[in-house]
Amino acid sequence: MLTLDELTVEHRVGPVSGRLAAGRLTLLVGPNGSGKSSLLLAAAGLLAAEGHVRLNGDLLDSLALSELAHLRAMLVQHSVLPAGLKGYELLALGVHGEVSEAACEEMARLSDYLKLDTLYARPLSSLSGGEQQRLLIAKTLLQVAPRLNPKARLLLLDEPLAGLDWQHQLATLRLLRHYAEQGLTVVASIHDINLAAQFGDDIWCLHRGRLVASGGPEVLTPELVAEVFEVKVKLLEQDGQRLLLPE
Ligand SMILES: Nc1ncnc2c1ncn2[C@@H]1O[C@H](COP(=O)(O)OP(=O)(O)OP(=O)(O)O)[C@@H](O)[C@H]1O
Repeated sequence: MLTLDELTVEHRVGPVSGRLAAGRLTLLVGPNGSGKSSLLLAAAGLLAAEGHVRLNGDLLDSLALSELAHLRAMLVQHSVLPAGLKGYELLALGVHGEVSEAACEEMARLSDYLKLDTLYARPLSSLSGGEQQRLLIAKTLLQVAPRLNPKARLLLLDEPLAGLDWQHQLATLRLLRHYAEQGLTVVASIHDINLAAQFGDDIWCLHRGRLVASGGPEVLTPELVAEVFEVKVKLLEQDGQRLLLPE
């Protein structure tokens, strides 16, 4: 459980208060500049903020950096890749300690989902943007894979779907659900409202740094989208699925 208490990043976010539950995938939506990255960075302890962030009751500030590194992982937007590394070397950076047999099995599982096999031996500088992003997602997930790291509690991802084709967007969202089902608190920002509604257990919607809606996917109403995104949409419902289409 991640608890935010009056979290404020000056001129960027807040105050925002709320709880992000363990075992659930929370998808964070909001227009450009609404504060999603700032909130995620502050929640990871990577950006100075006012207020309090608690992870399972412990204040983030009170945790040693080495402990924090085991408790949470974050995929940041526009990651700078270490020059000269190959795909498998980047992945290995996500493993705490020795690359064990269990770590190889988890890598193989991630590789199946994200189709990484052909990327392992290639220098990162030779990979496309989407290929690099798939490796970065896998590295971040490895850091908090519950099978490898029993201390892991929190997975934060800033726009993990950026640059991914449809197949890999869906594979990534399925992986995030899978990690949440294993007990982690998983929070990711996303721009596709319909994918957010389909995959999110919970939705948080930010607007001008404030949390303006939170709850199940049904909070994403045409009225909210019109107000926050300034886009007129209509709601189609079929077989229990909701689809918001631009008018
Ligand atoms: N380093 C910074 N210094 C000052 N202001 C910043 C900084 N980074 C972002 N901002 C501002 O803070 C606000 C929130 O930015 P943030 O990147 O958190 O939004 P976002 O919702 O993630 O946007 P996007 O969807 O475009 O990635 C914006 O107004 C932005 O211009």
